[in-house]
Amino acid sequence: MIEIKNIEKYYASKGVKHYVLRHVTTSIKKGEFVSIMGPSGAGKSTLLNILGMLEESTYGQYEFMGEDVTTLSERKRIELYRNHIGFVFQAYHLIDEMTVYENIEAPLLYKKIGNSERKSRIADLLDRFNIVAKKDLFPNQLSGGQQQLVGIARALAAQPSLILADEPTGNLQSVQAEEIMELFRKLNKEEGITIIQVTHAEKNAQYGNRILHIADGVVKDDVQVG
Ligand SMILES: Nc1ncnc2c1ncn2[C@@H]1O[C@H](COP(=O)(O)OP(=O)(O)OP(=O)(O)O)[C@@H](O)[C@H]1O
Repeated sequence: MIEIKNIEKYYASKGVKHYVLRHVTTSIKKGEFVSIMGPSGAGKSTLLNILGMLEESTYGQYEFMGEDVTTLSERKRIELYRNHIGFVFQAYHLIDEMTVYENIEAPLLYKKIGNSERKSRIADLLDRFNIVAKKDLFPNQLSGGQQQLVGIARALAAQPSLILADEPTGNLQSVQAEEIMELFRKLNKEEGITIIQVTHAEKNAQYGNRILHIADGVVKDDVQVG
């Protein structure tokens, strides 16, 4: 699904290059559940954002589902993202002025999914995540765990084959965090959705099948777990 070769990313300031990622080469197969771990500032979020096409690398090759991402037009890249990727953020990134229902609906409107199909997908997600009663509430009327469920429901609405999650449980209590990780395990095992998460918690990484350790922008270790 993902092939990256020699990915490099730096920021130049006053003529000096500050490297965030160096020579990152790896491949991720469909159906994997990968955790990216490493110290603060190691380049984890940068790597995830590059994989999610939210950022570009300075050098290197990136092939996503057979498409060469680095040479794609902006329009094609957005299309590829919308068709295949769901992003889940630590701080949820829900739209405050929209209800739960409208937040989940937003990516379906971008994708121009018809009215009845939209209604049925949203009803299904609300039901599955046990948040039917919350559908007309606004994000600030929900607990953190409930907001993250909405964030995941929104990411799943477009039926992605890949979920990218940046510290998805970073703002949650441990019970809520476990619920979210169980949900990820289920999506991966039962629906075959590929998952790549950034996490600081070893416990969260154990839900997946592989851990990529990054330090100073370099992949130090790539281990299978479970
Ligand atoms: N726009 C930017 N300009 C300059 N430096 C940046 C920019 N964005 C990120 N960096 C630097 O890139 C490095 C890696 O950042 P990144 O967010 O990928 O780390 P991380 O491993 O996810 O850290 P954390 O666990 O703290 O979230 C950091 O040193 C950061 O300061």
